[in-house]
Amino acid sequence: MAGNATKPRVGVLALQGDFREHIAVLRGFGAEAVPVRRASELPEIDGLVIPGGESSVMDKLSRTFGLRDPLREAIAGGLPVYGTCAGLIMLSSSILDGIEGQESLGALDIDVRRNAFGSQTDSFEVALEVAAIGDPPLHAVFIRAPVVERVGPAVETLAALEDGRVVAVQQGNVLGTSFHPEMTQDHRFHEYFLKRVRAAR
Ligand SMILES: NC(=O)CC[C@H](N)C(=O)O
Repeated sequence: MAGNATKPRVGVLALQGDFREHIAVLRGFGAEAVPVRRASELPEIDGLVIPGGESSVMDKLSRTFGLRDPLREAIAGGLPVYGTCAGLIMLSSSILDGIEGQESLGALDIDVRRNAFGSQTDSFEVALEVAAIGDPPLHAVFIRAPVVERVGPAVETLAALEDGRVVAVQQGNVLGTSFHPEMTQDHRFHEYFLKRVRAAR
């Protein structure tokens, strides 16, 4: 256990992207939320959020900062992780339409297509049914979002758009969403993640 008995300590990967918004949401639920930029900080956290941003830049920075392999090891060791948008791409096992040489962490057995809605549909919002979260439907904001094009046998689909495209998944303690709950007032996905963090401690 890294945090104290009542407050889980949750890191937010702070190499790039909207990590500040995630920190604010997690603090709102009473977690101790801290930015993570170094491998030495990983043993000190009970869970990790990988934010939205630009996955190719995040990937490069994670390698430059010597974080890529320690991140893979921490997740393989059971660290609960939640990735939103670029964070979902980071967690995937295979990236479609990645930039030359772009790598991922392989924590979710899924193939993800970057910028899957094309330049015509840069961003949109929908009310999304998520059984794991319950009623009412979740207000989901998509920004240059990826979709999950292959879901491995150990991966549970948590949400799909009306046309069937998968936008939220879970594999054990690893969660990923194509959309950005930290940009709305509906933070039930963070709450769901924090429950897993508390259960894993
Ligand atoms: N909002 C986002 O995180 C966008 C993700 C971005 N299109 C990427 O490829 O990483």
